[in-house]
Amino acid sequence: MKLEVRDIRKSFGDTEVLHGISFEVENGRALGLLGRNGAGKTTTIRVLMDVFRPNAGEVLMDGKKFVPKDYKIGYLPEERGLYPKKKVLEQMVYLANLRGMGTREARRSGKEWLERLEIGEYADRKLETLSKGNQQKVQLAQTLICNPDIIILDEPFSGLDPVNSQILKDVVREQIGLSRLVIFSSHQMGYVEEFCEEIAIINHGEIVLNGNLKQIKHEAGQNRLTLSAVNYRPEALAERITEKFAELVKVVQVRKEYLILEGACSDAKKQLLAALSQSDIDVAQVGNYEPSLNDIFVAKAGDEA
Ligand SMILES: Nc1ncnc2c1ncn2[C@@H]1O[C@H](COP(=O)(O)OP(=O)(O)OP(=O)(O)O)[C@@H](O)[C@H]1O
Repeated sequence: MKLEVRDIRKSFGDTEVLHGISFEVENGRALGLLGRNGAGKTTTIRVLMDVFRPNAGEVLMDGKKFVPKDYKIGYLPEERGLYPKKKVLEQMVYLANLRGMGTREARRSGKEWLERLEIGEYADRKLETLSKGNQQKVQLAQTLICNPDIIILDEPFSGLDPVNSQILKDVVREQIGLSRLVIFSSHQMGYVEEFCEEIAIINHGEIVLNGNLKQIKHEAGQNRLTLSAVNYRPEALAERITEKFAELVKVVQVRKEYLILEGACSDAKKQLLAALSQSDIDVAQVGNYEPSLNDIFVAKAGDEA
């Protein structure tokens, strides 16, 4: 299965909020849709799910128009739509029935997911009596109850503590291993970094970066090094490096413990090491720089996530 989002544009009134969004994702992979608040993640997902009609562009599955109702989809919407006054398992079965699942199978699968998410004991409690995090887990169980081939999760980690986030991470990883097609939106880089092979960063309704995360990191880190010294704090080291080796490297960033440098040529690292050994700089650490997803996000979307 290959899902392609092609040049989607969406306006509300006179305001265009998506300005030509394109990306693709295949089964057995997870795509992390990243962006700051208001960037357009939820709107993109709603277009994908046919909740909103785009003003232009198309969504294709294996080259043909994607019709969500023709697939088994587990969709966790941003606005969580369960009934607070109804019992947990009862409403899960009811909602699964609406999606065409038989009662017996829905009860079995529902119970299994509640157990798996460690909330089996709440099956017969009214939803509103559960904590926010546990309600979120019920919603997740509901998303997965029909054994979906496509899983679309809008901010699935919101409201979950670290232990529950870990449970969700394990579940998502398992679903990727089962060859499901997974898309989820988030502004929490750590989660995305852990299990997404592909990312798409949306900023102000435009894709500013899309592709394989490993490759993106490799390219962003190319020709960059980290350097720290025993006898210079990073600020002083930055000055010294600029003073002595400006033709070889440029100081890109001064971090708390080290500098990030960019080489002027492909063997800058080698030349720098040789030059440093002849200088008064006592090197503590030198290495290849690999940016974190957060670094990449900040560089592309302009602010801390
Ligand atoms: N139904 C709507 N009517 C009018 N404007 C809307 C509607 N839905 C979204 N928008 C606008 O579209 C833009 C993108 O919103 P969207 O919810 O897609 O962002 P997001 O990336 O999901 O943000 P967040 O991380 O805060 O959920 C925002 O400027 C928002 O105000």
